[in-house]
Amino acid sequence: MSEVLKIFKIGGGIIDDAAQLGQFLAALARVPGPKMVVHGGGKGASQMLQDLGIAPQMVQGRRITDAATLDIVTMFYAGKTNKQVVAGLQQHGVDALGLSGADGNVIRASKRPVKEIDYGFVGDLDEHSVNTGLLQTLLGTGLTPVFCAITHDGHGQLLNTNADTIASSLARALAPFYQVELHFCFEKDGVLADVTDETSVIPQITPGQYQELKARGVIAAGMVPKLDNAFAALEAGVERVVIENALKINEPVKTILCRN
Ligand SMILES: Nc1ncnc2c1ncn2[C@@H]1O[C@H](COP(=O)(O)OP(=O)(O)O)[C@@H](O)[C@H]1O
Ligand SMILES: CC(=O)N[C@@H](CCC(=O)OP(=O)(O)O)C(=O)O
Repeated sequence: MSEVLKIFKIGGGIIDDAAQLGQFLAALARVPGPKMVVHGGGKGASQMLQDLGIAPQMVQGRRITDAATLDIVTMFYAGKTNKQVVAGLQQHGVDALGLSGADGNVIRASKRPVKEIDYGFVGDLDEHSVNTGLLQTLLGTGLTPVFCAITHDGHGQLLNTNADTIASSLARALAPFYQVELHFCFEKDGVLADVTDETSVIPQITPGQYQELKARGVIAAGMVPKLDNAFAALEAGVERVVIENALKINEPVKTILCRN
């Protein structure tokens, strides 16, 4: 039986709040065994872009990333945010190692082709994107890799890549080597039947129920790409996929995805 590997993706709402981030990282430090962290930071990046006079542009949950936007999100995700998460884990005794996709060629992406929309410097991942050998070596030494949303194309170009997609791709790529648990952690208690009612957490969702809830508009906005990535991971052999509150990872309330 292969070892359990837990991958935690943490989103913008929590990352931008120092107290909440600290609480999440303290809880994460108590999770035993090999683990990895993927962080977003989209909300903070949009604020920083606005402060610098650049209007953020999102289409279907993805940021249109021109050259100026790429410079700023690289500084924000791969710099400030990544190092803050790493320092927070070190504070709690976790030997964390911050990585962009370019470091150790750990995640190689390709620039999204221009179709109806030109997303600019946005990276898409495929089944060959993840350097699984390097990750197994790092995990084997007891390090906890911490990924930001910046990848590269192997030709010197950095690319901005949705953090939920990175988490799902890492989980899928590592599924042949570990029993992978993928945790999408954010500010709600799970997938809600009514987004205005925190107590309406749906404990389990099948792909069929997801399609129905999406068609009724119950699941919308950033939750759609998150669940698309989550179900793709489950279908590709990831053992367990969970949507939960970043501040309640040790509590039973959460949404667990089911294969059928
Ligand atoms: N049914 C739902 N349950 C929970 N959240 C939902 C639902 N429908 C829409 N949302 C919205 O989706 C958001 C999560 O997506 P997003 O902001 O992209 O997350 P993250 O920053 O963690 O990647 C929630 O904060 C919520 O406002
Ligand atoms: C291409 C693209 O959309 N990249 C995302 C990367 C950050 C992210 O995914 O942040 P959250 O997880 O906090 O939403 C962006 O720049 O917003």
